[in-house]
Amino acid sequence: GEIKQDDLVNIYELGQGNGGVVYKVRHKPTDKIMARKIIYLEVKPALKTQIIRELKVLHQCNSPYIVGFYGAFAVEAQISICMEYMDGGSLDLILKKVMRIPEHILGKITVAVLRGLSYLRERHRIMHRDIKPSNILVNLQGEIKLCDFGVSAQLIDSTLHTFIGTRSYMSPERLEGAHYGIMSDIWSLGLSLVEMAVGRYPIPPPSMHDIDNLFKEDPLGNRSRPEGFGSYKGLAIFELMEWIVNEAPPSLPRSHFSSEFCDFVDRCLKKSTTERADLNTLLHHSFYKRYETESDNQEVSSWIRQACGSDADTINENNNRR
Ligand SMILES: Nc1ncnc2c1ncn2[C@@H]1O[C@H](COP(=O)(O)OP(=O)(O)OP(=O)(O)O)[C@@H](O)[C@H]1O
Ligand SMILES: NCCNc1nnc(-c2ccc(F)c(F)c2Nc2ccc(I)cc2F)o1
Ligand SMILES: [Mg+2]
Repeated sequence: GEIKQDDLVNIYELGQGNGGVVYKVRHKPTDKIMARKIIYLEVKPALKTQIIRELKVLHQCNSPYIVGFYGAFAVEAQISICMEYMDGGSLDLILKKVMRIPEHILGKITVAVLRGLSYLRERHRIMHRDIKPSNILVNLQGEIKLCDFGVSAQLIDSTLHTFIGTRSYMSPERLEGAHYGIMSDIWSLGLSLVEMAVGRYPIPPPSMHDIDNLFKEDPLGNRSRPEGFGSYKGLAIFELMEWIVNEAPPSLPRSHFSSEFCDFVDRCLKKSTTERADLNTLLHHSFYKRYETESDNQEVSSWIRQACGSDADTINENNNRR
């Protein structure tokens, strides 16, 4: 049945984005744990009804690579989207904890994102529009799923002016205001992979010196951050957009990554959409092929658990104990 606000009990806040906040909640009638995203929206009632109707399409979005959907409702100026709770969190949070994500895990992430994008395009004729580490979620079973994709045209339209949107994952053509489509998601995937591989937002591209610093394990082998890591002064958002449009795209250093991985991100980060690889080309790329065979999630599961630290085990024990 429909999810109603009064049936939800807040457990704690999972995080804030721009324009939204997400809570871990319990749905009393079913005792199910869910993630509840609240988006604040001052729109006419007719538009709210349209948004809720369009969000119901999420009931048909069923794929191992797409976060599950339980229901959506509107109360006053809030749109609530109740979805599957992913107990490993999003990749931006994981990245903060582990500094860098190893290539073999990024291979599994690539398989999941490409399969999720293919599913959305083949079965629902939509692109994602907001591929970035915070919209790729994982759980302790080792599953990797996409969320926050533009399933409702009216919700996209109603939030265009409010959500500044993290324009920093947007493709050059989208930043220039040109027409854009699935190829823009491919750029965002490429940029996200470089960020997760190197351990920092890759524009302006890290120099070889920066790379050596980022990869220098200190003699004790513990993962303390190199000096100056946290204090990296990013460019202002406009300078960033200018850089993306005018300068050469970032790439991976061949000194630390396989040639297949380097080539894969180079094909995603072509500034011209005619040169950029499309979804089908990437589904035949050797980097994707290397990881698409492994079916079990065990490798990712154990990596996520160690990344979340021992608390992951306690989380799971607690869940099992409940
Ligand atoms: N289904 C979910 N399960 C677990 N955690 C989630 C879920 N959805 C979102 N989160 C967490 O909530 C945080 C906030 O999500 P939200 O989508 O509002 O912002 P964002 O993606 O980080 O940034 P932006 O608002 O710019 O898109 C995310 O960083 C993520 O860690
Ligand atoms: N801090 C908020 C910033 N960004 C954002 N978060 N969710 C969306 C979103 C946009 C359009 C749309 F149609 C959705 F269904 C959206 N949400 C959505 C889509 C699929 C699932 I599964 C879950 C969702 F919340 O935009
Ligand atoms: Mg998000």
